[in-house]
Amino acid sequence: MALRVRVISQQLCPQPAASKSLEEIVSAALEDAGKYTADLDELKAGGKMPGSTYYDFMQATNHLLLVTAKRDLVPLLHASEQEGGLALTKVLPGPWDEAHSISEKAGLLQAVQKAFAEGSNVQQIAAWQQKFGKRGLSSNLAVPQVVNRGSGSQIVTRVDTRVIVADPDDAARLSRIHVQKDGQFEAALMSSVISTTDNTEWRAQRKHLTEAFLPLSSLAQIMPVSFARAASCAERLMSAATGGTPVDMSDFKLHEAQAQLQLALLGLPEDLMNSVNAEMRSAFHGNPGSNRKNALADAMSKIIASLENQKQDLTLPSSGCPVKGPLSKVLNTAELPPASFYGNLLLILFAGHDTTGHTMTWLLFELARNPLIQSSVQAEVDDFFRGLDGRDPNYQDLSRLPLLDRCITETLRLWPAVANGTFRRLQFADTVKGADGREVHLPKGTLINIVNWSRHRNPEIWGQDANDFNPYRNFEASEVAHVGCPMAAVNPQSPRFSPFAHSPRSCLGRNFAQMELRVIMLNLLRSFSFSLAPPYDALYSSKISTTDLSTFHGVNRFTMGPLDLERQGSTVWGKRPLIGLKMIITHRQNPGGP
Ligand code: HEM
Repeated sequence: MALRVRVISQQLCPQPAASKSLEEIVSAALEDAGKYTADLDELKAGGKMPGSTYYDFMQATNHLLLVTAKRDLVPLLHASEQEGGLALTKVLPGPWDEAHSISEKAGLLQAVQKAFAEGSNVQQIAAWQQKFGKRGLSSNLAVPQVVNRGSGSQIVTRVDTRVIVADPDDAARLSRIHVQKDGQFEAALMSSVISTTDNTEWRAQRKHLTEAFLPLSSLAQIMPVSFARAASCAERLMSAATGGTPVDMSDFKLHEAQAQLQLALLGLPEDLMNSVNAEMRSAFHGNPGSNRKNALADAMSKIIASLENQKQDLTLPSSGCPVKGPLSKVLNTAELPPASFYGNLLLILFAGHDTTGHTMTWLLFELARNPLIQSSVQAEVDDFFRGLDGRDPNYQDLSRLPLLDRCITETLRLWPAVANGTFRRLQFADTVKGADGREVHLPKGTLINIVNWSRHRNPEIWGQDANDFNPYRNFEASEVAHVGCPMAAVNPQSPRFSPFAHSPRSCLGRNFAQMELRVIMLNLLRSFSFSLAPPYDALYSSKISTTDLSTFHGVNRFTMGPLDLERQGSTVWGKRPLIGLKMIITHRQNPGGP
């Protein structure tokens, strides 16, 4: 680790940052790296909760470690060549076709790391599919990368080839059969349900956590908490938008998704949620200027203390009384090793809000760009509330929103919050389609990435309007969710569409996400109309590309949010885009009126 930090700094940052010398930056990063590694080792060995998280650590080191220096990559490349780690580049197309010298190969490894760090890896893949593949966005590619497995001092870093799977039939088949994860999330999330590479451990964790997310017996019971929060968030938006002030709806939606998670699903007190919400999200996103050291780890300790305090009050459907904080209850009773408990809590605090927050922001973005569709959804929302005759909706009522269902489905297609899809390791030898469509053999252990982005935007499978927001498109029945119905637990999916990944290792929180999305959107669309504020108003009629980063695009760092057109971060290896979306909010004076 020490060598890596030093060399990156020397090669990528010949000029030290203005306020600190290069040596100071490197020595601070080294100190943080050492502490973080020791913390994780202590967690695994003795159960002590760490003083920092992966996100705190990344922020403290200004994302320095995300791009490796060329001279450190060369020995990794040689080792990989000897072990056969690059063999698949000979049988599948990809950028390696043009990399001949060792320096060009190391340059490509850096380009992949930089795209991950900037949040543009899925656009990079789509551009490479079009350049090197013969089957457009259906092309499967071979892309060598620097990969990690393990956590703390056990972390192993090597160069290996990841097969990018974009052919719809290959994607569905491989993700359904090969449920084993590839290990790259372990560095941040330890042995949590999303990251564990041990399939038996995954099944046991998943089985235990599932009860919290059962639609009719758990979620329907916490919907009143969810609805009350959504109703109060409309008031919060009203005051933020007073006098026509533009509101950053990305920040607003992320805040509300975090509030829903903490209040409804975790059953935490509102004052705790209010005190940690903004700072936690800032650490997750690595926003500059808000870097109180280890802010996220501090918030986690407060949350853990609160879970401990209210242990007796938390309930599940199987408790036989009204459900309260079901996700906290399953976390508390899972009897997980401390590293899995910590990993799951961190995972839930991140994935449990960021995904849903971004999905709502993208939906508002598209409704603003398509005012006729916005009016039609508002009409449906007005009818919905009229039908309730003054009472609050219950979970089953959510089944009566067919256009909102389609708008959410279309948003999950066009702007998949988890644009990366899923990263797996083949449990036995299998095949994918090669450049000419014929099957190519992949050995056991091959790393695969089943990407959502290019499959969801592939014109050959969605039609020529694949890049447009069209909720009226011809979805297959299996692609639209059945929220509020007995079929609510079924994962919306098809070979061409997998916003929550394909079953069985699909999103555990999707039913909660689907409920809160509707509950929040109902309250906001009932009271307000949304349009784009400057400078986003330039995007009203612009086409949005799947590959071109010179125009407005999504920023994908585990989850994909909208590019902030006004702010960006700066790091040792270059500019680091941030997330944001300003909108003008207009109060609807007479919703549903004549
Ligand atoms: C629109 C919102 C959401 C989307 C699009 C989404 C998408 C996904 C995707 C694609 C995966 C698979 C990732 C991978 O294999 O690496 C996943 C896994 C997961 N998600 Fe979500 N998610 C959403 C909301 C949520 C929420 C609200 C929660 C929790 C409250 C949650 C918890 C999880 C968990 C625990 C897993 C791991 C499941 C496993 O490996 O068995 N997600 N999600």
